[in-house]
Amino acid sequence: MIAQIDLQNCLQWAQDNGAFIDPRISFKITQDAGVTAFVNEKFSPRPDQALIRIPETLLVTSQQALSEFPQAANQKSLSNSVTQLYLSKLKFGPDTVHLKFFYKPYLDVLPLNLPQTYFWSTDEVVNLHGTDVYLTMRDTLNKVVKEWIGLCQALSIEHASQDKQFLSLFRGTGEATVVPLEQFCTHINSCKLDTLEWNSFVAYLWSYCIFNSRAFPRIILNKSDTDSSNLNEGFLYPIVDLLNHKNDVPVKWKMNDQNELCFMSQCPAFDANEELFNNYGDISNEKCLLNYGFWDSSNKYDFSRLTLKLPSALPNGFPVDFSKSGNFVSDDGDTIILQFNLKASEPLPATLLALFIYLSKLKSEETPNVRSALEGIDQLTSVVSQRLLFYKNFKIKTSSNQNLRPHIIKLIKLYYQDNKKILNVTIEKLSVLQKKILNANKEFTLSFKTIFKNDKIFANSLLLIFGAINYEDLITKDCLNDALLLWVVRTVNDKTNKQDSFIKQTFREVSDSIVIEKEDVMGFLGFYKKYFPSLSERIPEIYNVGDWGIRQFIVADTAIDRLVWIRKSNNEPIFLMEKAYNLRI
Ligand SMILES: C[S@@+](CC[C@H](N)C(=O)[O-])C[C@H]1O[C@@H](n2cnc3c(N)ncnc32)[C@H](O)[C@@H]1O
Repeated sequence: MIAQIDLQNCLQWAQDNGAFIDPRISFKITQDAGVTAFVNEKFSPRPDQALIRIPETLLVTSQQALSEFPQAANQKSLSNSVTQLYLSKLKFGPDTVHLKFFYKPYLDVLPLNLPQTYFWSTDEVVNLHGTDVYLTMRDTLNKVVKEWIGLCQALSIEHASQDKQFLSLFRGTGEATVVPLEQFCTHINSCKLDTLEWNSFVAYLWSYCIFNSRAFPRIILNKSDTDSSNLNEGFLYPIVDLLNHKNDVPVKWKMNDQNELCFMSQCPAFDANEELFNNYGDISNEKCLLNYGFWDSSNKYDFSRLTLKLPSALPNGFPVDFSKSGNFVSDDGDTIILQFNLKASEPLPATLLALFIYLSKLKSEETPNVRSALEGIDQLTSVVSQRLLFYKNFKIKTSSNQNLRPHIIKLIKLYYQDNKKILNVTIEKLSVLQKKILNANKEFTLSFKTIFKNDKIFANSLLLIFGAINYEDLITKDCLNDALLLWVVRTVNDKTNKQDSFIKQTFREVSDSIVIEKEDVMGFLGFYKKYFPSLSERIPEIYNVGDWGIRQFIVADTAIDRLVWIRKSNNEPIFLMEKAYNLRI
């Protein structure tokens, strides 16, 4: 925690060097969010009224970094990493570092102990195993260490002695090598922050996290030399970087004619003691946790991520181009990895739903239909439920050293709890949608349970064949599928009912187009011999009326694939008329 005196010194330093801080704002140190700004009295700022003005000379930019590292001048692409290295040198380096003395009051308010997950203990990080945050941390640390190694090499900077053993993990390894997160944690935890060498990896990681949580984009400086090569460049903005974040809070940052960078709140009014927030961008909780080390359960920009690994060829022909939709992660030729953010505000993304419906389409179907929609919803429900189970089964893992801080346990629990909440809503939405589709198609559906109830003669035959007294017996005796095949053939053989049902129609279409191979016949021989010719002799009133040849069953099987959807909750087969379903994407 920052000391009150350091905070006062920093505010004084800024004002002594020409900064303006509206006297109606005061800064306090709080338990939950560190330095926090409050409005002292009720007031309504004008939208163009700067509450804080900071002269350009107080900003920490790549320009100062280049004065310290002139050898980086020709390497524009390194600009943020050079500024980060400069910050490491300012904070942890000798007094001779360019402007170190000048910036000291500011450097003293930059917290040494950071709340970001990268600085959690190994025991704490273990509790994120299997989460997206864990993978992002691992990948970010691998990226940052490579960036730092490359930077030191480019600027001919020797690595710190405290990194010798750690660096041996990377010696001779290629770009693609991924060092496990545990190895990073062990090293980071082994370094004492107050005795860091400025040219150590952990000092650079500290700067990276400070930059990530406090830097502002260069574009707001309104410089004429801002171009695509330095668009992502950031700089530190003392005093304004003491403001905490809140999504949706309207703010403005603007350079004025006196070269002062101004902070303007666009809130119409403040009450006394209200917190004065900045807006770091409308960010999800995952980003809050990784980049800033906090969590907001009421965050409407929160999401739970679903990662899918599919055979590359599968989404072929799908009307959304994943390379442009923002879902694409990778494609190695065999498998494609896609990611979908299930947002608190949109727990069931239209593209995700459409993808599952599309994937549930049969090869013979050109466009999705009601059956593939219901099936796709089932498949997606099952994938989301699996992920939900991961979050539900989570229990805090403790270890013998109990290196778990209570506020971190609280963050971890919130992470699991809020992911669970979103996924539960997604599952609920899927269930409601499925019911809605079924309801809207009521007149085009026929459940096998109803068939069993209404077709008494057929139901009686199932008692003789399988010993099934009621419909549920068909499930427990595992003969539902055989019963379905027998009923479809019975239906097409039934000439007493003049009405041409959708089942008969589909059967006829399949029969007219199907090419039956020898293997198809062989595949059905076992089934056929089990029932025929004996059924024709035992129950001739059904099984000796019309055509009961093996071909009929092969056709019936394909027709069932096209028409039947099995309701997950009770395993009930439902015949659905083939009707197009609009994907709505
Ligand atoms: C730009 S700094 C803001 C000043 C910071 N409070 C300090 O003590 O220096 C960003 C850090 O402030 C804290 N922070 C910002 N917004 C917060 C919020 N809404 N809730 C909790 N902590 C917050 C986090 O620790 C974050 O990493």
